[in-house]
Amino acid sequence: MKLSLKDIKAKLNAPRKIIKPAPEKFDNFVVGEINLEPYRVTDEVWLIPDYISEELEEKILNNGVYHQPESKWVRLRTRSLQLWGGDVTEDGLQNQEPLPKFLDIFAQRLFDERIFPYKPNHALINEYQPGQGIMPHTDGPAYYPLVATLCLGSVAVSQFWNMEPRSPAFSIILPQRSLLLWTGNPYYNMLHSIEDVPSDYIFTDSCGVFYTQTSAGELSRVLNYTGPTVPIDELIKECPICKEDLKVVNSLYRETRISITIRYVPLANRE
Ligand SMILES: O=C(O)CCC(=O)C(=O)O
Ligand SMILES: [Fe+2]
Repeated sequence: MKLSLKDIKAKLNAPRKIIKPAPEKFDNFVVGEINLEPYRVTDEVWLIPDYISEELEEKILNNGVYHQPESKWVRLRTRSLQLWGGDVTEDGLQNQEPLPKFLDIFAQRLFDERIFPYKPNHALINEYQPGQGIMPHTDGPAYYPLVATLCLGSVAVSQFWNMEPRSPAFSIILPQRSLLLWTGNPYYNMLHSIEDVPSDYIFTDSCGVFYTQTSAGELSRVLNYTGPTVPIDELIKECPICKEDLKVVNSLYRETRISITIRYVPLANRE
């Protein structure tokens, strides 16, 4: 069964009954549908803070991500990565292999929570040092168009971009241990990036709009900022709305960050 984008959106937006989570055998992972409505940032983006506990984060990092042989890591200049689940090709997933337990519990939970209609079968782990990032890109057509990213070890900011001409569309703060979900227009018609900066500054003005900036200094409206609003610095940059000078109200310092992006890739040659 192949779901259209309309079906996916209808599923994600359908009223959900909240089933009392029953403790499951993996620590803080719980089963049962989740009500996404409180976590909605836009029609097609959701951010769930504290998706996992500190204990589980520590376990996933030490017993999972950092418990792999060096040969499992691909070291790039701007980040390091691990790929799990098989090879993503134009035709779908090839050389499929089961996800290891530390990722499978996460895939199972996303399925149990009815976030994914299929159990995710592919995971991409990125490790970024402060100042590292990933350039604006799309993830391509091989994946089922719903992205779930667990953000571990550090806060970061996800930038979404309009494609032509390229310009910042909006940004989402990703707190440590949060889960970001997105689909639809951001998936098909936008680029996304993590800027290669050592910290993300939050700016505001008397309009009450918050901004982050790209590594080239372009302003990007941040949609989910809830931190302090007392200015700590002035920025010689104009608010595009009220033309006042923007003031810095927060700086989100990056530490080593691990993102785990879990997805579903249809199998190659599947009927
Ligand atoms: O690290 C992230 O949050 C995003 C990673 C990403 O976009 C990718 O690997 O395709
Ligand atoms: Fe991506």
